[in-house]
Amino acid sequence: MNVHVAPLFPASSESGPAVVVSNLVRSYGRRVVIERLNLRIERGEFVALLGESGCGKTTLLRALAGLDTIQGGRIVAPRRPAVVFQEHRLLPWDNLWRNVSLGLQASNARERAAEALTEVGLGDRLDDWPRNLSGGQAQRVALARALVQQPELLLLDEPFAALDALTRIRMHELVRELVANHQPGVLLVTHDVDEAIALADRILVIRNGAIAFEHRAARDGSTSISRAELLGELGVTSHSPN
Ligand SMILES: Nc1ncnc2c1ncn2[C@@H]1O[C@H](COP(=O)(O)OP(=O)(O)OP(=O)(O)O)[C@@H](O)[C@H]1O
Repeated sequence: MNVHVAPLFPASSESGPAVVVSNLVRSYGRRVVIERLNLRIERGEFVALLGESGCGKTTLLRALAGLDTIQGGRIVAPRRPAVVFQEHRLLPWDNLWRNVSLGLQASNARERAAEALTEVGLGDRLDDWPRNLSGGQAQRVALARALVQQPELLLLDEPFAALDALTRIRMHELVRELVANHQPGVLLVTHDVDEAIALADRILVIRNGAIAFEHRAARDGSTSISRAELLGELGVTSHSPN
């Protein structure tokens, strides 16, 4: 069974779901990893997904991306999601604008790649090569490659995990800005509770194949969940004051 991309809601709509998942089942042989999972992400909504190692976060993300078959349930998305992985996955033999516009069937591909690269702060590097980029810059290009598709759903699989702390903070600012400007629904898989608290409108924890905990940030952008509370949900006892 594959992801069902159905035109149930118009792709150009300003609001409405970026994806609706019902009763999703994903197993490897007899091992059920995702068990009747339900999830809805609105356009413009930033959702962070946490859970202990091996709980099925990447499995869920890959199913949403249409990269894997599923054994049950439905995934309805208005358009094909864009994905950014922990590794940039840029093609070393293509320059940056070609990497970004890969898969774009448009006569103005270079122009659109230029716009996307400018948005991530690399507008002067169109003809440069992946090998000349730092880790943070390469992830910026990966973000540009995702955004140029104008996705309704942006899937981020630990995209900042391999970056140093300062670069990670800069990337958080950039992603927040890009999401505010383009309003895709976002699902961010992360191990970093601080990252989840800093970025997400909604934080989910997966346990035993389903969503076991959900926290919505307050509308004014503040959050009522503490680091310790969230770590507690992940089964970690924290001794830090907050
Ligand atoms: N191709 C596969 N074949 C068999 N089992 C798999 C396969 N991919 C993942 N699994 C199993 O499915 C479970 C969930 O894996 P998944 O990678 O989704 O976890 P995760 O929550 O993303 O983990 P981590 O946080 O360590 O990245 C694990 O037990 C894993 O061993």
